[in-house]
Amino acid sequence: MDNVFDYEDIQLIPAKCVVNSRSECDTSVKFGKHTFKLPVVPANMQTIIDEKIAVHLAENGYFYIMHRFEPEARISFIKEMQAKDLITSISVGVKSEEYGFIEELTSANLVPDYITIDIAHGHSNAVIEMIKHIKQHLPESFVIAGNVGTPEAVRELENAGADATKVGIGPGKVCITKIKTGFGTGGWQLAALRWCAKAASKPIIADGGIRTHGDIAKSVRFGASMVMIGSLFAGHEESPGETTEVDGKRVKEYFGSASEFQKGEKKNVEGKKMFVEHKGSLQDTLTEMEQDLQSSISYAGGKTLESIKHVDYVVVKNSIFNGDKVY
Ligand SMILES: NC(=O)C1=CN([C@@H]2O[C@H](COP(=O)(O)OP(=O)(O)OC[C@H]3O[C@@H](n4cnc5c(N)ncnc54)[C@H](OP(=O)(O)O)[C@@H]3O)[C@@H](O)[C@H]2O)C=CC1
Ligand SMILES: Nc1nc2c(ncn2[C@@H]2O[C@H](COP(=O)(O)O)[C@@H](O)[C@H]2O)c(=O)[nH]1
Repeated sequence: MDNVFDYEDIQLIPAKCVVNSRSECDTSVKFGKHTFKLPVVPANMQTIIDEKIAVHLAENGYFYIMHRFEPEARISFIKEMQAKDLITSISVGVKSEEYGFIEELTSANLVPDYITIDIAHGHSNAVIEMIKHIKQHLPESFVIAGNVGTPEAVRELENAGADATKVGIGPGKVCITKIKTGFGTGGWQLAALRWCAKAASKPIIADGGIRTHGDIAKSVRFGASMVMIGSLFAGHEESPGETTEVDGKRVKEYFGSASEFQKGEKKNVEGKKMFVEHKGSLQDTLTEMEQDLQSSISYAGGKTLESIKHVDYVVVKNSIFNGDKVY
């Protein structure tokens, strides 16, 4: 694999504008049986999403994936979402009790619309067996499997029955996999996405490493149907997690799903905890993301997300930001 690059190394090249206002640009995406307002999903992490946020997202036309770190709450969560006629989207692991959980859902006739298999190293027999188990017991559920970082992995999980695969091992803001193990797509996540997308015959979710709203357009350009984001969604008024003050500034915690804080023990730790600046309302960020993506579509010379997929780009190695920040 040569010619590697990451988000900050790429600039997309503008094409002639065909709209009179950015409001004419449509950021919606069909993913599975449903259409969502944005090709963006907040990470299925405990400091990013909870039941209240899931309801807000689902009620307002955004995709969501509930985390799996309160396993006993999942059945009541599905029932509550179904009672409100909202999309149901949960996560599972691969340990033996998760097999029983899937069978329990079948017996109770609770069929989630989306099930995400959320594992660090998704290119494994454990994930392949779980995909098959879900497809056998809940064939109507749309299965997202991950995480992976190679075309071989994408193909194997698709062949096992996955409806979408999630790409990204180690690019996350609170990830220490790359440091602790020496492996992953950290530092070349965008090139890994392109590599995987070329092999994929089903949708891909780009997961981790998004640092600016422009990175969403870049992900779409390089093959993502959906983009999973943690750190940019951390620290909002509604975000789960502790709020404290550091040097007179309000900050909120954001920790990795494989951190000691999540696991409650210091075993196979591959994540850390950090504090992010308090950001205000989650809906304001979603609205800003939509406006920025509408603008991206206009620069791509189109009216829909599809136009971004075909724009030219240049590789400007590590130089485009020159230390610039939005704020
Ligand atoms: N996207 C990313 O880069 C990463 C994400 N994470 C997140 O952290 C959370 C915990 O992940 P994970 O540890 O997989 O989940 P679990 O702790 O639920 O582990 C799942 C199972 O897979 C086994 N396992 C975990 N890692 C490996 C490995 N490298 N090789 C072989 N077997 C393995 C575990 O056994 P045992 O523990 O005994 O090995 C366990 O049986 C998830 O939410 C995941 O998304 C974690 C790291 C990287
Ligand atoms: N290596 C680890 N990766 C983790 C951990 N917890 C979550 N994640 C991954 O990060 C992304 C979010 O990335 P961000 O750059 O947007 O903040 C998330 O979706 C997971 O795939 C972890 O403990 N270790």
